[in-house]
Amino acid sequence: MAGTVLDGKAIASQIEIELAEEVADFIQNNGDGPTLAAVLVGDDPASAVYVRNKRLACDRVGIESKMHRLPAETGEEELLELIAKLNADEDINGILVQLPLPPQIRSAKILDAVHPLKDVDCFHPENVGLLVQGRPRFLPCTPHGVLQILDRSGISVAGKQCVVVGRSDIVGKPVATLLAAKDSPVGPNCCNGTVTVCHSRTSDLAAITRTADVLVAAIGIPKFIKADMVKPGAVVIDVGINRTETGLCGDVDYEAVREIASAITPVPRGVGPLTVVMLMLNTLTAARLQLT
Ligand SMILES: Nc1nc2c(c(=O)[nH]1)N[C@@H](CN(C=O)c1ccc(C(=O)N[C@@H](CCC(=O)O)C(=O)O)cc1)CN2
Repeated sequence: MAGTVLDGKAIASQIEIELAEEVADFIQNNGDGPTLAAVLVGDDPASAVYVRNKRLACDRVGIESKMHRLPAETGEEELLELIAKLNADEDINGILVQLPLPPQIRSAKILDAVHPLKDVDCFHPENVGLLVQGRPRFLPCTPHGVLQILDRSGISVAGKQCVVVGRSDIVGKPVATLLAAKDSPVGPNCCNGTVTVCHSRTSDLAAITRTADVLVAAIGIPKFIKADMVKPGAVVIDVGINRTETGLCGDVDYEAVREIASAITPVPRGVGPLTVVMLMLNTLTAARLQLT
């Protein structure tokens, strides 16, 4: 029997409802609501869609958003000046710098310049350090989305073999950290996994992925995970978003893998929508942190 489809869109909508109530309470108690500054540099159409979706989500949960759109030829210094202005602006609680940035701009230089208390993507080294030490200030959006899907679907990773395919700073490394952690702000079922990280240089990768009770695919290669790389009954979380000639697909060969997995996230409507709602949660967290 084909595995259960884990509907990320429905889970994200539910979290949005919960969050809208929390934002309304925050506004009632503090007057001003949380505010997110969105910074988009260049003309990448996908990035423009993601930022638009984030601003629409802000509207739905009651967070104010302010847009800063800069041309593709923007230099590093100009962008750093904008970040400094947003850091100093008391009306801004969170700063989102949409990635990727144009090639003339070093992403690390920009992300390091965002004030750690306004770092709602959890990309700043201080926040990554806190996460690794098991005392997170923010949870990174996509990895947090993965945990929420597992938790709200009643899937436990505790004591299970978890394999993460991919070692990016945005997904692979932080999701592995969270799954292996001793405890989790999301819940006791989302931590204490036995985690293996695989990547493009891993030898006999399929032999390792076949050991996974929970397999997280985040390697950025369309349909990379085939059915013969998956243990029957495994839970498969697909974090890939790939635009191909035949349309949008994930890093998992969905139709074939669904036949042997016990549960699987689709693309679209899987992890992606959770990324957006977790950014909303981090913006509220940032506003709370800035009250003191
Ligand atoms: N500053 C950041 N930049 C980027 C991040 C990030 O978390 N912070 N992640 C990705 C892009 N991203 C959010 O920014 C993102 C990607 C996909 C989705 C999503 O909902 N996808 C839909 C499909 C929509 C489509 O592309 O047609 C889905 O999976 O259902 C949301 C956010 C890189 N940059």
